[in-house]
Amino acid sequence: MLNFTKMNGAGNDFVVIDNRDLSINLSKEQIAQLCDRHRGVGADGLLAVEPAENGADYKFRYYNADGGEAEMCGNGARCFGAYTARLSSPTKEIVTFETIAGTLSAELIGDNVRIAMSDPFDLDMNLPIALPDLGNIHFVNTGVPHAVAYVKDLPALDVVKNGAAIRYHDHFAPNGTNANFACAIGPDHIAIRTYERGVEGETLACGTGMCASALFHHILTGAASPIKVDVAGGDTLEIGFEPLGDNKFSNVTLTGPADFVFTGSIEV
Ligand SMILES: N[C@H](CCC[C@H](N)C(=O)O)C(=O)O
Repeated sequence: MLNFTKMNGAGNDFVVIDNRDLSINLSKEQIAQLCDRHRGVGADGLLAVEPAENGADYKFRYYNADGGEAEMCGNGARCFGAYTARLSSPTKEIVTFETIAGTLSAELIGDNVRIAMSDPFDLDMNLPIALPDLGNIHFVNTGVPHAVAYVKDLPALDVVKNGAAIRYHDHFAPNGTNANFACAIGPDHIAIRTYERGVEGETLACGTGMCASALFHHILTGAASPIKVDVAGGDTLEIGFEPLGDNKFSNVTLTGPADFVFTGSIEV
């Protein structure tokens, strides 16, 4: 039997397992089964707590719903932070964890968790990609790869069709990318919808996608930090950043909810 905790960060949901003793060894197929919304627990991804190797409090491994490992996950990082903070007694206010994208920290702030993200890189604007219905497409890696396109009518957009067209476009081969669609709500406020690589569909929120979209909103409009981001699941989260000039940024932060839903055990 596998014991797990079900959590979500603004509707982006996860199966969380404590594998600090490294006794759990799930195959790609088993992770996909756990994330299956009809035959398993159902989730956008799986978060595994493992022992740190380089001095942080923990190691955070992230797996998409298709069972493939990804570099990290922003909403997942908030849930990971809230989950691991409870492993200490008394509950820690700040935890650090190693990911493929670098060592991150999570700070518990009331009902929210703030993630200090790794520095974005490979930022590239106005890509040589022309897709019907979409204007300019931009790219940045905010821990995982993200394409961002601004659209006029976000609610009416076919996110799956347009998202898959970007996610599988040759320009992003061989690893592909996540695809975000954004529109401005106000000077420091945007709304986004996200098609996620490895989920192969729209998720209710995507933390690293929010970071990517907020950075381009700053570049395109001069909006100051922090930028509010409305996501498909109905939450509004906050992205902080420090512009360094030349489209480079540091001190990117992602602040939002991390909710415990239930614990359970399942045959694997
Ligand atoms: N939902 C995540 C992103 C997961 C990224 C994953 N879909 C990939 O890059 O393969 C977030 O909140 O940042």
